[in-house]
Amino acid sequence: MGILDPGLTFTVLFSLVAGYFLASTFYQWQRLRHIPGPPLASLTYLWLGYSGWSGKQYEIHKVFGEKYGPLVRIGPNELSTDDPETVRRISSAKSPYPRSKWYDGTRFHPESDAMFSMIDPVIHDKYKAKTSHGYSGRETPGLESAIDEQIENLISLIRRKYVRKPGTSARVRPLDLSNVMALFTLDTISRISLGKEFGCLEREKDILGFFHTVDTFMPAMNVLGDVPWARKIVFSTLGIRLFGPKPTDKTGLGVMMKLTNDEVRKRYTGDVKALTDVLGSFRRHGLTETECQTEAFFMFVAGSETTSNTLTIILFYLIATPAAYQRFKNEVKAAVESGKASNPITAAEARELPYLQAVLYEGMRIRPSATGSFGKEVPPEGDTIHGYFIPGGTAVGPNLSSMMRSKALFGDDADIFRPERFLEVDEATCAEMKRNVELVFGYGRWMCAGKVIAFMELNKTIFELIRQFDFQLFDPKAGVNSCSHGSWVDKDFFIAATESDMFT
Ligand code: HEM
Repeated sequence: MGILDPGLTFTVLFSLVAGYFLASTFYQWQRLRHIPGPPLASLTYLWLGYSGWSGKQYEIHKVFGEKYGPLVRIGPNELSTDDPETVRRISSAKSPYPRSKWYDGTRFHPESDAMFSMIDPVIHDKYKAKTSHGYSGRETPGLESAIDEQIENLISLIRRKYVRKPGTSARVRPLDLSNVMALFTLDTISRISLGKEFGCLEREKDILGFFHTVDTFMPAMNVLGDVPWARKIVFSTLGIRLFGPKPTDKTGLGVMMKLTNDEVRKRYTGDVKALTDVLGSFRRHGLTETECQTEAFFMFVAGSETTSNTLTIILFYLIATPAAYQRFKNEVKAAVESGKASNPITAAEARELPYLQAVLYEGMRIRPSATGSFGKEVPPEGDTIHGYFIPGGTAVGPNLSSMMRSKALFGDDADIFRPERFLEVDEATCAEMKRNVELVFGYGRWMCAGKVIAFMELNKTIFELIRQFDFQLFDPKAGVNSCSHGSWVDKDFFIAATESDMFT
């Protein structure tokens, strides 16, 4: 028996691996070679991974509609589209597209999926039917008052620590609005899901280190989610056990997980009829205790950063656009003086204020909250999109960054913040523009379950803050420091706050 030459063995093995790599790269590349896009993206996941890691995901994808057209190749197996009709068709309740494996990268529990990471439409739809009563507010009558309480805490914090009287030269204490918006949304979502807020606003602190953890890991999570082989390792059952948060952790998300688990356990011991909150509704409609724990924990991730960065950007553009700021202030004043706004304003009253609605939609449009892939998978028989045949198994996601800046959809001045665009068109055009903006929440069967809650928070918070205070940028040159890695991380949005002079 001859002895193998180690050098020869290595060369053969290396050639086999390199050959396999080249052949699979070529195979992947040629499947979608007819779709335009950045050349590197078609060959390697380095491009997609980098775009999420860089913090410039939004800026990179924003120009794709104008540069490449409505359908763009952004990865070896990934496409994105900025065409609203295509997004709606793919995500509609009857669509044969399941979610792509990208969603596996949002799992954090080794045994149980939250609704967000359920990729099979049948399993997902059954689960959504069970959770929708709680999320939509239909079975949670305390939803609006829970939000009101947290707005009161927010106003009280700003008044206690930051506000000056108008017309005085008292020292200014700069307020980081991006920070307090984050604390506010986390308190709100914990109050809604667990019945008691974490108390971040009271201590003006991210007491459980939630945002610190999420913001620190977001760039890496984005890369791991976008790169299939990394995703398969890290988000496998073993990977989650090893790297994911655990209720036994002493800091970070694990602590929050334990708190959530304990609170859910309480809901699964008493009489279900007495429960009128979101968790009670989940239990009533048949979620198991573990499912309820997973879903409740996921609400913190889904419902805090998204709403917080939307509030932040709406306030940023409003404060930075004097004409819009003044017009909105006038609307707030008129609503209060004519008795059209209770104290605090109700969600129903807020929906009747046209300029407030225009401000909210323009804020969601000018910088959509979700910048990640959100791909759905082309069914096995393939599909034709914008004249291109797309083979089965390809992931197609929305490019909201490009869609929301589309001049064809929103006018030639789509690059600037101008709420009036929703008011100066006829009713049907306005409704269509709003329908397109609402794609920032996804669509159809996969649409954001917390949309009602998010709208309630946005409506009430923006109105009440401008009723109570006047804001100006502390240092206009500094603006706000923002990075996009699937969602936004906003920092250092410093403003000076005074008591509103509206009613003096
Ligand atoms: C401005 C705020 C928000 C934005 C922009 C937003 C956006 C989104 C998007 C883009 C999706 C994924 C859609 C898809 O897969 O195609 C989603 C899903 C989801 N969101 Fe939100 N969201 C917001 C607030 C909230 C809040 C406050 C909650 C919780 C109370 C929440 C809970 C969820 C859940 C549970 C899902 C999964 C839905 C499903 O799988 O059917 N979101 N959201």
